[in-house]
Amino acid sequence: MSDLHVYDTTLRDGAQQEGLNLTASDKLAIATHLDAMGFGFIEGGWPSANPTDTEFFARARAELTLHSAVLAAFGATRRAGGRASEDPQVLALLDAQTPVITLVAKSHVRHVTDALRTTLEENLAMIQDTVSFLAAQGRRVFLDAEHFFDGYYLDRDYALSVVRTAAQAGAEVVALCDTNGGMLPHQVEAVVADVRATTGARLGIHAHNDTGCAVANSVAAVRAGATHVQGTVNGYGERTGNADLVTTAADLQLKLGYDLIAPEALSQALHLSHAIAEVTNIAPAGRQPYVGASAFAHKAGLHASALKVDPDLYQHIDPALVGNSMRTLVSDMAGRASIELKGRELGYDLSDDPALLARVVARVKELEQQGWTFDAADASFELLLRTEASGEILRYFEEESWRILIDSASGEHESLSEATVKLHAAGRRRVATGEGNGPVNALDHALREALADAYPELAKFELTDFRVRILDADRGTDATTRVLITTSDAQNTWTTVGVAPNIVHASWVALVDSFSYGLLKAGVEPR
Ligand SMILES: CC(=O)SCCNC(=O)CCNC(=O)[C@H](O)C(C)(C)COP(=O)(O)OP(=O)(O)OC[C@H]1O[C@@H](n2cnc3c(N)ncnc32)[C@H](O)[C@@H]1OP(=O)(O)O
Ligand SMILES: CC(=O)C(=O)O
Repeated sequence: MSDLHVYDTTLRDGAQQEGLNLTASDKLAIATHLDAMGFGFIEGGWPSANPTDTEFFARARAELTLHSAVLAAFGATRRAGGRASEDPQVLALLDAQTPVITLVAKSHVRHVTDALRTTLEENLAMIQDTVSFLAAQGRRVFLDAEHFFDGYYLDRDYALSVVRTAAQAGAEVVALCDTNGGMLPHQVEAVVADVRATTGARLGIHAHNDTGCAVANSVAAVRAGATHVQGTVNGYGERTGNADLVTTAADLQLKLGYDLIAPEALSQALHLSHAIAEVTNIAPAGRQPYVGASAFAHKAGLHASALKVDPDLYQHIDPALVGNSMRTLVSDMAGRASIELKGRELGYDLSDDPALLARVVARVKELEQQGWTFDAADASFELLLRTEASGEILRYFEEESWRILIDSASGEHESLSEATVKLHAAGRRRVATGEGNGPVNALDHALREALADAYPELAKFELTDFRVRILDADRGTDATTRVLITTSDAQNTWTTVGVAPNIVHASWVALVDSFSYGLLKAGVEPR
């Protein structure tokens, strides 16, 4: 393993993200995931700043077993004019009983004089006193030099004196912080190289993403000699976030050859990102580098035709290295190769049927022109593929008719709907009604009721998402509507699409596809 530190601050700076709130139990769960990933340091929070963080450190001592990571407590240097040994906030850092304490300190002259309202000398004394006091208590001390880059450009000598003071007082690492996130990679690289050459201190980087360069700035700092990289999983953090540590670590390991994380752990990167997103309750970003659902999804036909020969031709790495996988998207940009690859993904070998491939391409393009979208609805695509391959539509029932009644007397907030469906299945005609808090809900209930004894498997299906898009909105009430329905059973989730001028009709089409696909995958034959 390399001596480059990977320092995670998801639980501290990540938690500074708008809308992200973690309980102490959430923090313990996230810490366990971070440890499994093999990150070297986990910053748990600021003891004494709030009851949750105080509870986290108390419970971490009793409940958290870390296998490779070291826990860090975060806090500030002592207050101006006092003594570190008597400062309650500094003493609370000791009480957290972590092997590492990371102190934030001012390194920008205006922050010292205007925000802290003290002298430049006293700020250095606060750093010297706090670092040496904590080091003397046997703690490893890291120092986050806040606003370092802006401070360096305003007054280089003072910024450097902060680094020297901290290092001489016993700070093992001085992390240079781009607190306002305004730097670009060439600036970070130049400043880190200068500070490294001038002070000889062990340097770290803490980058925010306000210029969209947090990861690039972190990589630039490492190239210039920083040996400690801070960040957060999924780039959570104040304003536009911090450097995404999953991306940063993957870049450093897979592109620059640092031996940071065991390959087996790196191959769990997608799992880590999603497991933590589950705890934070923030939907994973589909276009996140390396681990996003779209990171290795290919839409263009020409890409697919090359990928069919060799995936390396359109992918920067093997997705398996980070636990991701290649996907082919079917749309009006697909060609025969896209359909062949998608077929392979779905378990169909279409390689020896060029006529079928051409037919499916033509059908997809025709339907997409009418408003269908298959890249978001794999299940409907698979049904289409089967229809084109067999020449027969898979039907679990014969539709006779359906109709909807909306009860206008049911009040403003509960538009109760009633649906009646008439169909033939398992050898007999069925008529069923269902009620729901909207027409689609009512149709869903009526269809299930009509098919309940013919297909008891339907009881396991649950509609989990319903999305509507008006496609040519400029046509007003005459517009075409597209509906996407996502359905789950205990094992799988699938999405189907329906398009029609009428939202209820579009929903019916997507609903019927959803039931057909689910039954097909459950191995049920039409009855
Ligand atoms: C760049 C970063 O993101 S660093 C991390 C920042 N994180 C947080 O602020 C989250 C946790 N913070 C908190 O819960 C609270 O702000 C606390 C508990 C730390 C302090 O709360 P309060 O005592 O009510 O003070 P408040 O938040 O208004 O101001 C912070 C005080 O710390 C002082 N301070 C700021 N930076 C430092 C520093 N590096 N060293 C010493 N004191 C500092 C400020 O000057 C201010 O002092 P004042 O009360 O004399 O004006
Ligand atoms: C320390 C920190 O979080 C920052 O400077 O952004």
